[in-house]
Amino acid sequence: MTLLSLRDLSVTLRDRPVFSGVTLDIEPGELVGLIGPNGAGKTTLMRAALGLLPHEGQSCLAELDPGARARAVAWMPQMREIAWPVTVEALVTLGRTPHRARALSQADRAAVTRALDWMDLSDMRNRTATRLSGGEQARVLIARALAQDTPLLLADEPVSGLDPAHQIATMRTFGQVARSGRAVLVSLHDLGLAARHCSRLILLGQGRVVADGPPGQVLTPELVAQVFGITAFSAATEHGHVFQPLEVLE
Ligand SMILES: Nc1ncnc2c1ncn2[C@@H]1O[C@H](COP(=O)(O)OP(=O)(O)OP(=O)(O)O)[C@@H](O)[C@H]1O
Repeated sequence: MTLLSLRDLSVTLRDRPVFSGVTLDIEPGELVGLIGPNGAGKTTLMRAALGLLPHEGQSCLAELDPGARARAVAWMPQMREIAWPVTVEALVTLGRTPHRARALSQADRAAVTRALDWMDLSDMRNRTATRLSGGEQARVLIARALAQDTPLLLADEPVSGLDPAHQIATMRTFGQVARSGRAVLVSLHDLGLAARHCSRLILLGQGRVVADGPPGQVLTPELVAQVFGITAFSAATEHGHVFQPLEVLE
């Protein structure tokens, strides 16, 4: 069952086309990295796919009513403001809102506990979320999205601001979520993490999808030079695909 289907999706903001003609499907089992330079349209593409922005073309998610959409997809936006001084556990429990009746069920509690464990937050469950560091708050918001326990997770730069251990652990968690028969679409600036952990990369640039495929086919020297204006070391290794940006092209 296809979890995200976009057909000829285009977005124009203030008379300026951001991207056009995006057609793609995301299937269970995929951890997909959405990459591209600043302003390429990654956030706009995810928001349009969710039906949060006016667009042309079709997104299967945008067509759902809000309740069905909240059970089909979890969304972690780039803005990470936590407004209320609630506990970490209370905030993560909000992820269960689309599923729960008045009282928390055992399944709700299990999903919250699993999400807290996944994001290494079990020891912080009683801390006040607004008093955590920026990276810790990001992990709480990822945990809230994971607790929603949806077939598809969309996350906009979820690992920026996390320390290396938590970046790797979060990407591994996303991989685990995907392998459990769900799918994750995550925008990333760290091409090393994208290359190493994603099963597929979608490269946005110049108002369109420039490439879509396994990391080794997308992060080629030609495409990396054309879209990012850099050179890089790129190799398939026993640790997966290793990618390290090297120089800015003149
Ligand atoms: N509300 C808006 N009105 C007009 N233009 C907008 C609006 N929101 C975004 N844009 C423009 O759309 C383009 C794509 O922005 P978007 O935030 O989707 O890029 P991005 O790839 O996510 O960038 P970044 O990597 O910097 O987060 C940018 O040129 C941006 O200025």
